[in-house]
Amino acid sequence: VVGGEVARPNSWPWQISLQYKSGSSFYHTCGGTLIRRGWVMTAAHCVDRSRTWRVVLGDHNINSHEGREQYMSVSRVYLHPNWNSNNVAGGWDIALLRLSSDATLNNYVQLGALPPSGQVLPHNNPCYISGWGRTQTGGQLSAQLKQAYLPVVDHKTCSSYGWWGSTVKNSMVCAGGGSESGCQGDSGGPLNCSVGGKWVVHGVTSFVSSSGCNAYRKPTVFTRVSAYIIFTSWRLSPLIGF
Ligand SMILES: C[C@H](NC(=O)[C@H](CCCC[NH3+])NC(=O)C(F)(F)F)C(=O)Nc1ccc(C(F)(F)F)cc1
Repeated sequence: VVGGEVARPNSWPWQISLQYKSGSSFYHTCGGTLIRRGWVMTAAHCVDRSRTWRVVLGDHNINSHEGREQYMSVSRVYLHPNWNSNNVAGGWDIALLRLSSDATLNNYVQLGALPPSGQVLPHNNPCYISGWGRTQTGGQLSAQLKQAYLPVVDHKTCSSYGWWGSTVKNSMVCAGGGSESGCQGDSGGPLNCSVGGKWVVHGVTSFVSSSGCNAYRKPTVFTRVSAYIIFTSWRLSPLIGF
């Protein structure tokens, strides 16, 4: 995350760190969102090479053990079948990770809320990106979880000339575009949007400009989660009269 600030610890309790094993250590490579006790949503581009993965829940400083973390191994990776690793502009940058055991939900680990199928947020809807990604273009990862205020940039603006043009599809959501942005290492993490007074995960961090993370009029681009939801979640049918 370029700009923004260090998040209050565990204030985004559905944020996970996706780490790969190299030698005897694990390294942060992407973010993700806990959406069920046994399931994590992330970006396909994070997991389209075969590695030994682990998911860390309840983390704040990824370089120290603070005692709130839960370390989960990944039993299976489900890449969207249409994902093309040579074409991030094509979309489909979404994947699910099946955890080998269920997470324990508590004050530090909670499920992220998903939007109803098809919901598109208005221009300037308040959202925050969260992640441990680079804090500057070409810089280092952040040890502590960061957040930045990235209001929605509607598709009409984001896909216009001078912005992203036709690189951005309707299955994506843009946010930011000023001096704050996502950056490498934030991939796969949530775009946390305020809708009706609640936080809803509307985006999966997908890409930024190859000429710099916080490039002018190149907002951070997210996979639009509501484009990949088939059924709007169960509603309590009014019990009276049914
Ligand atoms: C350096 C920059 N990296 C990224 O944007 C990577 C995703 C890379 C996927 C492809 N391997 N994502 C991030 O850095 C993220 F954290 F912001 F999500 C990049 O490659 N951006 C980029 C590449 C191609 C295109 C385009 F589709 F236009 F060809 C647009 C942006």
